Amino acid sequence: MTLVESAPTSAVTGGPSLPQERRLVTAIPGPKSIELMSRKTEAVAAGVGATIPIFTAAAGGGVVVDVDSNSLIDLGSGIAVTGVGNSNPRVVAAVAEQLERFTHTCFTVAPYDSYVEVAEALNRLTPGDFTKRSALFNSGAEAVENAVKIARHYTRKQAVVAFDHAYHGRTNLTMGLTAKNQPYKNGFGPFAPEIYRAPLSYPFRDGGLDGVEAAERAILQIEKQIGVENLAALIIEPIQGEGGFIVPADGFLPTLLAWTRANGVVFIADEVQTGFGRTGQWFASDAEGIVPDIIVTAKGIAGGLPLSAVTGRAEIMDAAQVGGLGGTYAGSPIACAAALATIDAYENDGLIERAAAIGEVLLGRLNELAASDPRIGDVRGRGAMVAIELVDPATGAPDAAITGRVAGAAHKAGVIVLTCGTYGNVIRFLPPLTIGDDLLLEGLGVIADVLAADTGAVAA
Ligand SMILES: Cc1ncc(COP(=O)(O)O)c(CNCCCC(=O)O)c1O
Repeated sequence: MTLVESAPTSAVTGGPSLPQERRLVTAIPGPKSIELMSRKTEAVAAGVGATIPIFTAAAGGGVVVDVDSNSLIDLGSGIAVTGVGNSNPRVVAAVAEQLERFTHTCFTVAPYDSYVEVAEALNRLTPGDFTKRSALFNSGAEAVENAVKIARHYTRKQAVVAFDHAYHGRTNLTMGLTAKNQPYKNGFGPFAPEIYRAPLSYPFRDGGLDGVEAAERAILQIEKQIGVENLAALIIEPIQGEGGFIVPADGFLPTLLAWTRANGVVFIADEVQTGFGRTGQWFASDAEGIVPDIIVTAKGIAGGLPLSAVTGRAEIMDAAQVGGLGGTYAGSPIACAAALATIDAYENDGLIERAAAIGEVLLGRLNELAASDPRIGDVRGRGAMVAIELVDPATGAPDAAITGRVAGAAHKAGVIVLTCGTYGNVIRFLPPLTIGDDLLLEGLGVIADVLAADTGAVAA
């Protein structure tokens, strides 16, 4: 792509008013990003990485503008967070108003209505027509930790089973629940006890098992290696995120759920990445026809502000003693204001329907590519959560090398795209639900061009 004349020099503000274009004024990264990156190296712990070496000046709609005035197509949404768009006007207005009133009291010290309103909304919107309760936290991992605390307290049992390829966070317990060693777990042990792993339904790689067969395989292993009498909870992502956007075969989740119901095991759906419209429904559980006992949400919940939630059956959620749940910033008033505005946007701006429409565009275009490129072994996902798994055409083996090259070349061409997968060979597409079709298709066109240009030779 040729460089264009520099962008407007006025202060760049975010939101949908940003020019919705891919615009390269400098190479990626530009000089200001390079300078900031050297400062980052000197000031920030090395373990805090950066997928794309640019520094952000503004974002909105379907673009991120960097400090060198490059405008990049955003197919990452800050890892499935800014579904309603960066600096969504509803969110900006609600947060500004809250900031003027008060910034923090600690809900477990001096409560405030917005926390209750968020809980009421979550209880209404999540699957299940039974009485529910919610508790709010800051991060997805913190919510997962508390979902497990609650399930253990309710069942008086300790064991928890997670699945192959799972990702649940970076805290000690959630690292234990997470499957992939590098970069998430290596060197950070020992991990919490009483965490076990079961095989997942991975249709592209598990040899044609249908959903029921895959579930029965997992259940047998759980019964023989853990024992139902010890098992407090089963936690699973309805569509795995960091593990590679793995959509289980039909029947897998309902079979697991039925088994948990019959055996006094709490079924926890981790919808941190799949929740809040991302898959074209409010929650991925909806499409799977399952009603979890507990659902964990975060990411898309508050338009980019840090908020997470545990929502579940009242009898389970109320099991913990008073004072057993909380945290200084848990359900902060700023994040709750953002969440109420975000939920308003989902409900009134057609964004969930938009996610489903984006899914049609993504699946259509990526399946077109796959039809003529055997390096694309699988195209999968739902709504604005779709991925391609890249393989060696001769053997079907995961190909992490081409995955890295394609993502890197896309970044340099002005498209923010993320990879994932246990084998590092999945390119995922997580656009903001506010992206236009033209920009989305332009971003996919860049991926197509980069794939076509990749001859396997590693650039010198
Ligand atoms: C299903 C699922 N559960 C839990 C989490 C954890 O959510 P936190 O808000 O990052 O703690 C995630 C976060 N996924 C992206 C993390 C990326 C990174 O840390 O580099 C998730 O996807």
